[in-house]
Amino acid sequence: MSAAPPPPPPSPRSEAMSDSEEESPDRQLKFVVLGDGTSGKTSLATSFTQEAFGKQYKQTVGLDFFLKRITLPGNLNVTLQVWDIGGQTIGGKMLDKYIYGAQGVLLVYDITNYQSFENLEDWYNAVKKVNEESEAQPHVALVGNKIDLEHMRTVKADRHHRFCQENRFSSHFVSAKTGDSVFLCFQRIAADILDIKLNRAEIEQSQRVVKADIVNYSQEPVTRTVNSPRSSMCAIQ
Ligand SMILES: Nc1nc2c(ncn2[C@@H]2O[C@H](COP(=O)(O)OP(=O)(O)OP(=O)(O)O)[C@@H](O)[C@H]2O)c(=O)[nH]1
Repeated sequence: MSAAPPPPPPSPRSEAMSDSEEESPDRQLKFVVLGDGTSGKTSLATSFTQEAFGKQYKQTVGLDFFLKRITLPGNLNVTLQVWDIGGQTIGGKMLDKYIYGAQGVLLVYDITNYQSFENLEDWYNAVKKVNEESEAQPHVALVGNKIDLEHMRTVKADRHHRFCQENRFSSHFVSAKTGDSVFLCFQRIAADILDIKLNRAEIEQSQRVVKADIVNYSQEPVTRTVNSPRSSMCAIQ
């Protein structure tokens, strides 16, 4: 005679939460990342979604997609669809279609490349054109990237802030390379779209510790080369 089968284990879901606590379905938001080639759009998207950075430049042809689920205050799960648009698509036929329906627009420039900042006017015009007739306007964020290269900055912070004020953009400075303020940038935009206030503690928590490369300088003593005097007349006795 065979033994009675054991009762099935309780499902982890019913154990973890009661009916009243059931998670609501994720909110979905579409973000488009726009800006000149090499401003760091792909790096920003991968830094946010994969916490990775590649030094090697690989041009985005057309577009790339990334997904990341974040949790906002109040246990609100939000899936961000990040559309990384290639810098070469400006003026192309497909750009309008990529921008269409985005709730968040990141206008990205490289703080060491003034042209990439100036050209954002054209990118923003494309956004305005697509949304000309729609009632709901996207949240537009101005993102100065590569702040790890502060010493090479050519776009003054004043210019950045003025552009924000003139157009009611939110303002962000990030480094896709170190990860500095990257998560915070996406989190702030999502919270704003969903009308959620982030408090100071939540903002501080999102500011990731910046990773710096440790340079391993050679420990060998520096050997000084002393030039022999050209003329014995100049020799110090
Ligand atoms: N130092 C530094 N370099 C960065 C940063 N972000 C990106 N880069 C470098 O800048 C170059 C271009 O980065 P991408 O992310 O490919 O630029 P993109 O805007 O996606 O370029 P397109 O695909 O042509 O539109 C790469 O060599 C990156 O490693 C950053 O925050 N700091």
